Amino acid sequence: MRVAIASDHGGFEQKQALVDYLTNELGCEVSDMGPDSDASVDYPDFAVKVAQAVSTNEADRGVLVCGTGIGMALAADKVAGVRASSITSVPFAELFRQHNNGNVVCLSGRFVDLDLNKEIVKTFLTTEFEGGRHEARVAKVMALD
Ligand SMILES: O=C(CO)[C@H](O)[C@H](O)[C@H](O)COP(=O)(O)O
Repeated sequence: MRVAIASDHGGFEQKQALVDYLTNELGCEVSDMGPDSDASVDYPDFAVKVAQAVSTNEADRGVLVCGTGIGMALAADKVAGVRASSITSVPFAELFRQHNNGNVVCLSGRFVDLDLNKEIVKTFLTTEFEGGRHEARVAKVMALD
């Protein structure tokens, strides 16, 4: 699976660890879209890179990490074709895929520990969309783009 990932300074340390996890433990083809240091940056500048990679099908899924995950989700979800959400638990990661066909997961680097974020990412990448009754609902969401 092709995964695009980025962060701001609040998520930089976990982003670095998640690049390694995605590459070496989950076997993903990872595009690290920055930043390259923990210097202060503005999260929309990095959210849009990952969102556009997913929107243009350069990546199958996106992972974003900021302090809370909230700002990244707000920004990424503005890009057409993107279904982004802040996710802080494994059950929500599962439902985000099963019901919402989410394609960009936004993580908290300050309030959720790395081990839980790894489990969230793994669940996000391995859970299928259920379709069925959720198809029309997701289509109605996408019609709002
Ligand atoms: O976007 C966010 C909140 O929705 C992120 O948590 C940011 O990382 C945070 O706002 C950055 O805050 P800082 O005080 O500039 O480090």
